[in-house]
Order: sequence, then C-alpha cells, then structure tokens
Amino acid sequence: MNIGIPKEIKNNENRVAITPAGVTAFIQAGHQVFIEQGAGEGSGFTNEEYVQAGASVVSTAEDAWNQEMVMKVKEPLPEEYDYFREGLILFTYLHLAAEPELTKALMERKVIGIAYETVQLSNGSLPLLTPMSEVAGRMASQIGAQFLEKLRGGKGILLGGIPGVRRGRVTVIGGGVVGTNAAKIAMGLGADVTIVDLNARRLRELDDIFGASINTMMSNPLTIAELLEESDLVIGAVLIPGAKAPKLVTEDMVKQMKKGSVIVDVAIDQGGIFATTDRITTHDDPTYVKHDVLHYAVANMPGAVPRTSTIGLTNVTVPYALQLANKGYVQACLQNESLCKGINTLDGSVTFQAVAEAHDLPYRDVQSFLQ
Ligand SMILES: NC(=O)C1=CN([C@@H]2O[C@H](COP(=O)(O)OP(=O)(O)OC[C@H]3O[C@@H](n4cnc5c(N)ncnc54)[C@H](O)[C@@H]3O)[C@@H](O)[C@H]2O)C=CC1
Ligand SMILES: CC(=O)C(=O)O
Repeated sequence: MNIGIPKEIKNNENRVAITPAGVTAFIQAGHQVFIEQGAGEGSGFTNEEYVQAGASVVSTAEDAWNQEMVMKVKEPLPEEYDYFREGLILFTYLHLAAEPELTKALMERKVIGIAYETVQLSNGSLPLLTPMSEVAGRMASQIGAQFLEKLRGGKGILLGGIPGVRRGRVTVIGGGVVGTNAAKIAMGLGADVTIVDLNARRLRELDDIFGASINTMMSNPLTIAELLEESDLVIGAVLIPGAKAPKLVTEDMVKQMKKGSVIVDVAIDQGGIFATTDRITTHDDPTYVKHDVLHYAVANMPGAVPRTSTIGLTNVTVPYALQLANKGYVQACLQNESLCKGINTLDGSVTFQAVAEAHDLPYRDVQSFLQ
C-alpha cells in the first residue's frame, strides 16, 4: 500500500505521524511511504533521515494526500478537505463529536475515517490516545503553575507554597490518564491535589496509587462547586469516549472562583467541560480571561513538546497502521475489534454512535459494511 504523510498545518503543531523508524517498518513490510518535505522538522527528523529509511520525500501536501492511506496527527483543517476523496483511508485524531463540518466533509466525500482516539481495547482503554493524554496531563500542571504567576496574569501563587505559607490547591476533574498524570506532576510540585471522578472503582485505584498524598472525591455538581471556590488551578480531564464532553462546570461555578485562578481544559478537543471554555485557543495565544479567571484551552497541547510526543504517538499508531496496510482496512478491522472501533465514517455514513448522536445524524453499524 502507498502511505502518505502530510506536514501538519495546525497552529504550532510540530508533531508528525511517522518517524524514520516507522518508515522502515512499512518498507520492510513491502509498502511505500511518501512524506511531505519538512514534515518531520518540528520533531527533529530531517528529510535525509526519512530518505535513508526508505521513504520518498514529496514536495507538496497534495502529493502526500494522493496516497491510498494518509496518516496524520491532528484532525484535518478546512483547507485540507479538498484532498478528501472516496475510498481514502484517513488514520489520525478526528474528534468528530466536536467537529460537525469535518464530519460532513468526510461523509460527503466517502472517506474511511479511522480515529486514533476511539480505537479501544476490550478493557475499555484507548491505546492510541493514552500517550498523548500522558503528555497533556503532565503539561497541564506545568502550564497551570506558570499561569498562576503574577506576571502571566495569575493570582501569584507558588503551587508548592513554602514552609509557613499554604500550598496551592489543584482540582483535577476526571481521574483517567490525563487526570492521573496531571495529579502526579501537581503533587510533585508540592500542591494540595484533589481528583474528582464519577467512577468509584477508579477513585479506589487512585487511592491505592497515591495514598494520602491526594484527596479523591465523587463527581457531582455540589462537590465540584465547593472545590472550585477554593481552587487555584482546575484541570478538565473528563472523557466519554468519542462523545462531546459533558459541561460539568457551569458559568456560575466559574464566577465563584477567585480572581487570577487558572483553568486548563484539556478536554477541549472533545468540546471542553467548562461552560466558559466555549472556544479553542492556540499555542500562539493560549489564554483568555473570563470572570477574572484565566482559561487555557489548547486542543493540541502535545504539539508543544513534539519530539517526546511524536515518538510516543508513533510507538502505538504504527503497529495498527501496519495492520491496515498489510491486510486492507476490511480484513484488518474484521480481525481486530479494537481497530474496528476506530472507524468513525465509512461510505458516507457515521459509524460511531456517539458521533452520530452529537450531530443528530443517522448511525450505521460498521459491521454491516464489513461483512
Ligand atoms: N488538549 C489536548 O491537547 C489533549 C486532550 N486530550 C483529551 O483529554 C481528555 C481526557 O482523556 P483521558 O484522560 O485519556 O481519558 P480517560 O478515559 O483516561 O479518562 C476520563 C475520565 O473521566 C472520568 N469521567 C467520566 N465522566 C465523568 C464525570 N461526569 N465526572 C468526573 N469524571 C468523569 C472517567 O471515569 C475517566 O476516569 C479527552 O478529551 C482527550 O481527548 C488528550 C490529549 C491531548
Ligand atoms: C489527543 C489529541 O488531540 C492530541 O494529542 O492533539
């Protein structure tokens, strides 16, 4: 199969969908890789390294998009929709529940849209989301700590405090991969950390992992409102796989937060969990202030640490992409139920229920196409 790798065009998105090591794996399996020139630069991989690994470096995005399967990192932007065509296999993050226009474009052009974030193992985990959630979770606390500094617009709190001065308070809403990693770093900085989750079993696991170093609370509106009033930094880390994020924090709750507090809504890629994170920000201009609270809502946080993120991402995506290339998407998905769950659009239909519900579109079971 011919695989195309376009350069990412989202603001400050420096990741790339393949490393030279990944290219070698495809070449050894008898495939060809066409990578847009400069696509790896932001992650520290040169055109020469890709050529040495066996890839062909192509000069335009169109040449990369013109292949049978396109691997990307971020969801395509409107200027990329013109490359869509019937039968194209697109393997990337899609976040369609928060992307009505992209959903429509994939349906209209009958693209086989396979979303990294909905590939799901039988234990419910999301293997192609996990490494980026690890990155974004760790970054969320670092970023929150920075924006709490007075010069960055925050209330002037050092998260770890000092002897004789109270530590900063961090509330993490959602105790999955992002939440756990955010808590680890916040705890390491010396903050007073509370994780809120709806799943009692997950709260027990977190208690086993962190012991008395953190607090765990069951998620409900009253608890969230009480915690927010006292929090310096609040991190949004909830996910219902494939679905639009639930708005768990109301505008009134944000109004009760103290001036200069910071919100980092990592779940913004699925629409965000704060009523006040009604827009996505970029690495160039990452924050805005609403009700005197700083909001950070960047949907491609790992793009800021591209070397770590590209290697972490491709470690997990390439084995699945190889299955698609070796067997074709029909056989690969019939033989691998986890991969099958990644198919969000096929032959003009939405084949992921939560995406269909988010946009009030008809849903078709993917199996009805494959068998
Ligand atoms: N902005 C960015 O650059 C990035 C964003 N993300 C996003 O971060 C979000 C979280 O991802 P993960 O941690 O990997 O998901 P996860 O599935 O590991 O964790 C989600 C957690 O939310 C909990 N949850 C569900 N409903 C809840 C509720 N009502 N109250 C409290 N907790 C609730 C679940 O029990 C689960 O523990 C996703 O939207 C993901 O796409 C991930 C990486 C990068
Ligand atoms: C998960 C995601 O959207 C990202 O890593 O950018």
